[in-house]
Amino acid sequence: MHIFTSPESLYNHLRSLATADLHLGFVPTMGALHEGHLALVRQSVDENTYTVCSIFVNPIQFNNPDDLQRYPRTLEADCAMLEAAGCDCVFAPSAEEMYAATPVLKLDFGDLERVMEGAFRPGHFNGVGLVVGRLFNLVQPQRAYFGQKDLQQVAVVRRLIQDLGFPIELVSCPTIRELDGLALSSRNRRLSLEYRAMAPFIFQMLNEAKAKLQSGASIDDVRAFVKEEFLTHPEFLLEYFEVAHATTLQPIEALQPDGQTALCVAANLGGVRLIDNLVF
Ligand SMILES: Nc1ncnc2c1ncn2[C@@H]1O[C@H](COP(=O)(O)OP(=O)(O)OP(=O)(O)O)[C@@H](O)[C@H]1O
Ligand SMILES: CC(C)(CO)[C@@H](O)C(=O)[O-]
Ligand code: BAL
Repeated sequence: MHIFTSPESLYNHLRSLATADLHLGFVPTMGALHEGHLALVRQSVDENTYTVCSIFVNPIQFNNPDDLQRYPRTLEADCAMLEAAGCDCVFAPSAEEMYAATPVLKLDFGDLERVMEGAFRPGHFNGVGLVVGRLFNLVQPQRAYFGQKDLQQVAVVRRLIQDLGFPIELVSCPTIRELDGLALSSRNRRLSLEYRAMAPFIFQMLNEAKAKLQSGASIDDVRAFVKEEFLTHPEFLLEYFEVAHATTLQPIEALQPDGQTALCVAANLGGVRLIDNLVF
């Protein structure tokens, strides 16, 4: 497995591989890898002839400096896991290597970023869009793999690909969960044992909300129900619970056909921000 830190060396290496039957799959991550990331890598390895994974804790997508500083960094273990999963190449630049100068370009994803993650993390999707665009230019993959756990990010990247005309197929992969339902996330490792035991409540709430909607409860009643339930669990600070369209991410007032209803939640538990969603 090749490991690069400089954008130029990655670019030169990948271009030197170019042949008609090279199919490049790309998995962008911020490291501290877990089985959720590895599922994306394995899918890319299955579907492509060469897989690149990037590991970069992108400072410009963090609105909260404390969150950035405490973001887990485990590069050595990450590389061992990637090698075992069949990844061919890792790109792990420093912030200086990625950004010789702080970008002044601003990306605005319109309505897509006025809700949920975009509303609660101002500037977040500008930072995601800029780094993903830059990584796409360096790697030039045929396919890029993203997790459905970050549903709004999938929609933002879909729009980035469309608006900038990247010839890249976006592959959205299902959320991998612990046995108790908690969505795998790098931030989970910051939960104390006590908070870790409470965390599956988030997925339970999503399932209860889905069951109520499917048995005919109104969306307003379900929104109110979930908010009340979180108030009775004061360890959680609920940021948002939304019933939204799974592609536009805009709030909806009726269940959508074709599996396009999304329940999305973000909550803070013991100082750790967790997000999750269910699409049906
Ligand atoms: N449980 C999961 N199942 C499937 N994909 C996942 C899962 N967790 C993360 N991913 C995907 O992996 C890619 C990299 O995500 P990232 O490195 O931010 O990991 P993360 O675990 O989501 O970390 P955090 O949420 O703490 O930032 C993203 O496309 C993300 O959606
Ligand atoms: C896509 C991404 C790697 C961009 O920094 C990040 O937002 C993530 O890990 O989901
Ligand atoms: N998983 C999305 C990246 C972030 O939380 O900044």
